[in-house]
Amino acid sequence: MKKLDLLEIRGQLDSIDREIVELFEKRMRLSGEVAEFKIETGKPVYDKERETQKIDSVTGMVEDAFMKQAVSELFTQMMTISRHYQYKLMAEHGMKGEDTFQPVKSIPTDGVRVVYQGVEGAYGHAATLQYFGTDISCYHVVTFEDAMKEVESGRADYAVLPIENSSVGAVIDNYDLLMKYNNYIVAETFLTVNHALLGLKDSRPEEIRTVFSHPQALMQCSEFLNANRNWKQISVENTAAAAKKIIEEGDPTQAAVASETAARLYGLKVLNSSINHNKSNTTRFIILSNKKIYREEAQKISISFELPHKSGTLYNMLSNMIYNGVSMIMIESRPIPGRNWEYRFFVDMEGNLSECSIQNALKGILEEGRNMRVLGNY
Ligand SMILES: O=C(O)C(=O)C[C@]1(C(=O)O)C=C[C@@H](O)C=C1
Repeated sequence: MKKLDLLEIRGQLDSIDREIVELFEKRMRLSGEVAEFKIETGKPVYDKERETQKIDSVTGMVEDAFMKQAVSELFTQMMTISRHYQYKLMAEHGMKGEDTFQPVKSIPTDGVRVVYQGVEGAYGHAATLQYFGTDISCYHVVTFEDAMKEVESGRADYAVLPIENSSVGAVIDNYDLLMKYNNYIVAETFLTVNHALLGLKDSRPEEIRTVFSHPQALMQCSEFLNANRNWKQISVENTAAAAKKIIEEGDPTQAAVASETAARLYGLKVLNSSINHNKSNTTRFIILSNKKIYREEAQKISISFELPHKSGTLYNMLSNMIYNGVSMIMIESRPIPGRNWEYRFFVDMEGNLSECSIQNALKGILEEGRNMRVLGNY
C-alpha cells in the first residue's frame, strides 16, 4: 500500500469516526431521557429483554460470523455504558442503591462481649486481644459456625474470624458462613502469625527432647526444629493445647510451638521467638456484628453476588466498578451448593458506602447480578 493511499483511508476513517461520535452522543442523550422516565415511574435501569432483542436485531443486520460477534460486542458495550450513565443520573436525583447501613463515628467497644473460635491462647484469641485490647470480655466456641450463631443471636456483640492467610490464601469455610448468617463485617485486623518455642520457667533449651504443636505450626517451623536432630516432634490438636500440656505435665524436657500470647496465658517461658521461616506470615481476621453499621471513615467494602457460568457475565458485572472509577482489591469465587457450574463471587473494593461512585457501582451490580449482598464497609 502506498503512503498516499494510507493517508486517504485514514482521512475516511476520521470522518466516519466523527459521525460515530456524533451519533453516540445523540444515543446517550436519548438514554438520558429514558433515565428521566425511569426516575418518574420507578422502573429499573436494566431491561434484559430489551437488550436481548436489541442484540438479536443488530446482529441480524450483518451476514458474516465475525461481524455478528463484533456487532454483538459493540452494542453490548454501548448499552452497558448507557446503563452506567442512567445510574449516574439517578444518583444525582438522590436515588440511592444501598442505604440500609448506618454510619457511626466508631465501632462501639464499651462493655461488649466478643466470641472467637478455638481455645485461649490460640491465634483467634490473639487477634481478639489485638483488636479489642486485653480488658475485653471474651469467650471461645468450638467451630467458626458456632461463633457466627453467637453473634447472629445477640449472645455476643462481635465475632473474630480468620478470612485470609498470606501464605495459604482464603479461609473458604468462613466465606460460606458469611452467606449463611446475617452478620456484617465491621472491622478487620492483621495478625502476624509468629510461632515461639515455649518451655517451663526453669527449663533450658539444651534440655529439650520433645516438641508438641499443631502439625501446620510444626511445618511452618520445620527449618528451626529439624536443625535440632534429637528433638522428637509430636502433633497435637492445636498450638494452645500444646502449651497447656507443657504446664500441666511440668516436664522440663518438653516444649511447645505456640504464640507468645499462649506463653503469657499459661505461664510459660519463651525459649526462642519467631521460629517460623516465613517471617511475614500474616492472617487477616474479620470482626463481625449483627448490626448493619459502618465507620464513617471506612475504606473497604465487601460484597457477594451470584452469576451463571456464561461468557462475559463477570466482565459485565465488574464493569460497574470500572465505569465508576472504583478499584477492586480482591476477588474470590465459590461454587453455589446444589447449582452445578454457577458461582458466587466475593469482591472487596476500595470506598465508603456514602460515596456516589460506590452507590452507582452497587446499584448496577444489584440490578444485573443475582442475590447481591453488601457484607460490610470497614
Ligand atoms: O430501553 C431502555 O430501557 C434503555 O434504558 C436503553 C438501553 C440502551 O442503551 O439501549 C439501556 C438500558 C437498558 O437495559 C436497555 C436499553
